[in-house]
Amino acid sequence: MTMLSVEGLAVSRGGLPVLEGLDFAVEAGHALVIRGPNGVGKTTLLRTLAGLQPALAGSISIPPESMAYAAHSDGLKSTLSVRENLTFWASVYATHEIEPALERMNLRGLADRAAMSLSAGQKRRLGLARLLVTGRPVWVLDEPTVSLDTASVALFADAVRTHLAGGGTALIATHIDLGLEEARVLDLTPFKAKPPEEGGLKGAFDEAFL
Ligand SMILES: Nc1ncnc2c1ncn2[C@@H]1O[C@H](COP(=O)(O)OP(=O)(O)OP(=O)(O)O)[C@@H](O)[C@H]1O
Repeated sequence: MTMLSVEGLAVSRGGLPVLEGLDFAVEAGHALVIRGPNGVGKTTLLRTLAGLQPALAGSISIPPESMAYAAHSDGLKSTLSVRENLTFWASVYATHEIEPALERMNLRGLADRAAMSLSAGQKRRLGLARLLVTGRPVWVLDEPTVSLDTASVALFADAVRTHLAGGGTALIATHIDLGLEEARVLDLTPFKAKPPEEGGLKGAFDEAFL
């Protein structure tokens, strides 16, 4: 069953096209790993899919409300504890169970610590635990393993596997191999928007890619 499909999608940054002509579909139970060199447009694509910025052209088959987006700034409330953060998100998403998320991301021992006192990797684990309480079927993840140690990467990969086994889907921009058998790789390099041949936009275009 196709869970997400994208047709003729073009995305932009700073008003200029970054990627164009994107067509792909992701089935329930499968993941799509988004690859490409720095600056190619991975973050821009994921932000567009998650509804944080408008597409320049094309269509996305499901609404942002079906997706849970996680990026570098995870929207953590710094003065709230780990448990309070998850309880807050569980109420926002009208789900209840935070204990499995605490367990899955190895956060039980940190449950009463304020989010601001966590290390970078621990904050990242809390951000990923948030995904688990959203109850949303499509995870859209921008470099989810940054700051994670090997053990935490393995915990994260397991959480993704469980999500996929439950019929979910994940789109993941990452430079590392997560060892996910259910994942297909999409390299964005061929979809780079062509720079304008000439004219006033050219200078602005070059500037946007510096
Ligand atoms: N605020 C901005 N205004 C204009 N252009 C921007 C802005 N932010 C980023 N860009 C440009 O948009 C392009 C796409 O950036 P994006 O962050 O999507 O790339 P990325 O593939 O996620 O890169 P990385 O692997 O380094 O995270 C880049 O060339 C970048 O320089």
